[in-house]
Amino acid sequence: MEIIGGNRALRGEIRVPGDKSISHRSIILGSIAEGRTEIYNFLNSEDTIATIDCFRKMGVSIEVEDDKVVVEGRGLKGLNSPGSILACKNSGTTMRLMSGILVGQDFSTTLVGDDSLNNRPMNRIITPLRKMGGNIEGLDNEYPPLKISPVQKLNSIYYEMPVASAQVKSAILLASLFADGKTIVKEKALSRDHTERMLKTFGVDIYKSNELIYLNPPSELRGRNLYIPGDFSSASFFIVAALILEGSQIVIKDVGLNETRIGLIDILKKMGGNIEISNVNTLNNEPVGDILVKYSKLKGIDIKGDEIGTFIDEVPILAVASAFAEGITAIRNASELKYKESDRIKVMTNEMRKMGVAIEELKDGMIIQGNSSLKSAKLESHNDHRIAMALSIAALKANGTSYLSNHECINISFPTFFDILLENIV
Ligand SMILES: O=C(O)C1=C[C@@H](OP(=O)(O)O)[C@@H](O)[C@H](O)C1
Ligand SMILES: C=C(OP(=O)(O)O)C(=O)O
Repeated sequence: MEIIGGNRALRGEIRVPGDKSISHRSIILGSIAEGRTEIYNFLNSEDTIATIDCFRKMGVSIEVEDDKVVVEGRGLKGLNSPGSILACKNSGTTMRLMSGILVGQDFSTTLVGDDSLNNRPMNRIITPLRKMGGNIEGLDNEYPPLKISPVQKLNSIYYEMPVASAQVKSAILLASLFADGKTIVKEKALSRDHTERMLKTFGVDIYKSNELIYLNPPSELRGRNLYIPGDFSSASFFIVAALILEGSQIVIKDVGLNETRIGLIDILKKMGGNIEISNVNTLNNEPVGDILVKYSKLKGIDIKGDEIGTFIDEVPILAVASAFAEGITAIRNASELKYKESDRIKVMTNEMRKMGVAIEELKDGMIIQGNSSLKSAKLESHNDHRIAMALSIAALKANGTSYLSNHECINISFPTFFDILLENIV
């Protein structure tokens, strides 16, 4: 796809589709609840459809009409054997969270991914789920396919997480719904807490105290209606675009503002970004509000520490913002980026270099020299949706027309990305 650079600006009021993490969780919890769950502003994308297809294969009736989804829950133990493999496609969230549910079922399942997911680490969930008594095996104890077989019972655990990962935390919490007592999870660092919030919304006794998360297994979850906020990770591409494109001003309406997700706002504000939040409400236990962003002169920043978990998916677009900041930006403690849909450290380093950015790859991050003037280039998404979108925004600032191959992977999380961009770019 061609992307024309030059003197462009972003102006207008936009909405981004529903949050991907919350959309996955709404299908998972709706499927194991008693009764009907109606979901509004659902993200209809390849990743969330993978989750829907898996639960449909296990006998759950799920009707999708645009962004409204109706799930007829089958209860904690009411899923059927899928009969054949469950295809998680490109979605780590689908595979890791669903494993937590499947170790508690009375039938065997095999979970497979696409080429990217089949190379992502699974030992991080295999270890705690086995500690709970689950029967789960991976290739070399590490990679998909995952084979899960029924067990007599699951036991509760106290687990100190060795990695900061919401998917691992969620797999344990979901398995603990089927365990014989109170499970306690200690997080290594703060990670997104949508599972905890939604379990509470479905009536589960779950609470946090002094860095520990406690869950008492329920006898049932009750179906309910959910409204999904706009995806902050999708909004982040437009936030950065507005900051770096001179003359820009945009408002993004009804975006999820959960503090475990919006670390990028703090970072960009420290870099000098003009960002204002307003109209904050709480919907189904999740904060939602509007974000106003104006073009700003940014300055480089040194980023390290545990809070990286609150903007891990936004590092590719943060790297783009850094290329236009005055001075040097260093991003460290981000080694988790190597285990995403692509090695996002290596890929961003190589692709931004093609545009002339002075950028150095570190083992756990990157160092970016700012004030760059970008040249147009032949860019490659590596079939990673967040790389495709980050590079598209960077290409808008280049001195000519860039070419991005394999841009279709944006359908994984944000199928309307280019439509919204084209409607609001001047
Ligand atoms: O729980 C989730 O919905 C997610 C957790 C994060 O992954 P990790 O748990 O591997 O950090 C994030 O990168 C991913 O996009 C979605
Ligand atoms: C890492 C991501 O998702 P997942 O782990 O679900 O594939 C992402 O959306 O950036």
